[in-house]
Amino acid sequence: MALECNIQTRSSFDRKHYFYSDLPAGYQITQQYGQFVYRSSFTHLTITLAPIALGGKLAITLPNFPSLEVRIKQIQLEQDTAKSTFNPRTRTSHIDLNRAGTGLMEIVSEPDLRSPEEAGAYVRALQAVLRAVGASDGNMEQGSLRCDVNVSVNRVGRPPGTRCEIKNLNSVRHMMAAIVHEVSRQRAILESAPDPDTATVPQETRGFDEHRFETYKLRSKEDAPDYRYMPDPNLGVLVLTQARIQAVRDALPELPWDTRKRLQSDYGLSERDVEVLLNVDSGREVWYDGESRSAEAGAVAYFDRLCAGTGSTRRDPKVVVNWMTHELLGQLTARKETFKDNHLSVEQLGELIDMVQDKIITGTSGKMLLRHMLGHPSAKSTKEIAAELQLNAFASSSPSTTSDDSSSQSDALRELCREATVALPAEVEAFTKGNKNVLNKIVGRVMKDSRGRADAQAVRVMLEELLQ
Ligand SMILES: Nc1ncnc2c1ncn2[C@@H]1O[C@H](COP(=O)(O)OP(=O)(O)OP(=O)(O)O)[C@@H](O)[C@H]1O
Repeated sequence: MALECNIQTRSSFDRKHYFYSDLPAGYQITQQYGQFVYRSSFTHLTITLAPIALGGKLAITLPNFPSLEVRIKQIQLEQDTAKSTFNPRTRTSHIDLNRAGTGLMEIVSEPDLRSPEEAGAYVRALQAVLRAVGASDGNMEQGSLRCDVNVSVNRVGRPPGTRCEIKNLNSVRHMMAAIVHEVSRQRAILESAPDPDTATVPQETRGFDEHRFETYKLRSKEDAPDYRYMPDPNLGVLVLTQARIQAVRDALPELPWDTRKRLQSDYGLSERDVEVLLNVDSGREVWYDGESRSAEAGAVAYFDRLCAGTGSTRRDPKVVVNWMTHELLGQLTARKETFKDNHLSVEQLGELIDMVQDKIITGTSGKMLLRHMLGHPSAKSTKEIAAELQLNAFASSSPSTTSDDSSSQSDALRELCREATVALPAEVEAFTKGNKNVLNKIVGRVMKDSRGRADAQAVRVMLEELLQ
């Protein structure tokens, strides 16, 4: 539905046979053949059944190019195969059967893509849609999203050439590299032929060597197995009622192109920040249960709630996006985690942002606090945790105008400044002789001693006062 396909109310399953170590049953259940033949002594009935969805489209955008619409030919349900990895050193294959037999959705596009860049943009756009609807976490490294790419070359104005299919690409980067290599390989074949005008590229299925960044032949068309398709005798026709289809349609979440527009117009975010937010793998799972849908919050919803703030005070979207993309995502990546692993509630991160904005803690302390909170999950409020860690910033205002608490903090900061001047006599002397740059070193010392709790500007002013 998100790809605007025609959902088929009746679809059926076939068996595709081949013998290979990644397929323990010797056949794969798929939806390609699409024909159901019923024979009895009285009837010979052939019903043509389709895969679960036919004909759709997905718009993609590339910087400085008009948007391009890629047609979707069909979407079929099938069984996944095992994962095989070849170790060239020991010349052995390892077969991981864990995913063999689990459900897989294959999305087949029409040949509408003209460059590696367009193919990359298409996969990224598809990934965003799949994540938005909760169909997949879209993680290519872990294999939850993989692609096969068909490449052909032709002379300008001539029909498309013979295609070669490159199987099982597990990153956008590898897919783009595979296309680049394949185009030059096919061009070389055509250009070196005695009669380039009539020459053709042999149709092949190829693999991609991740170390050499080259494609290699797996099999030619002649070696293509005879799949001996037959309707799966154990599985009936998959019937979807109009009511069910409508219920799912009504429950469709906001789709990436709408989210993109909303984030830009409502919050004024830059294109880059929008892309980062949209591409966060939030591991959201959506379950369609009759007519109701429950979804765990994704990164965009988390951002929306952070911006909404508490009560009537909204938070500045630019400040929020900075904390989310640079600090939160950055620190999660440093911990080798993703947004899925984030256990900080919107309230906790929101409070942290507010504390930094209100200068209750310094930015440096805020980052430290975030790191601590990610490493020590707790249901406590951020204020409580900051107090436990004694992270509250030293107040820097003059004692006469502030409360007792902040005046004692201000005294503590003054004390730290005094200690630094005692510890760095040479620098103090240089400063009094007119070397103003040396003040940075004394400020640095105070910042270090305060464990990031002091505001650098306030320290500078206080030191200047002290040294005059
Ligand atoms: N001349 C061409 N050049 C490049 N791509 C093409 C060309 N003709 C068809 N394609 C693309 O090739 C793909 C064929 O996919 P399809 O799954 O139907 O074939 P298949 O070889 O049976 O695949 P599989 O073995 O993975 O099931 C489609 O995505 C289609 O757009």
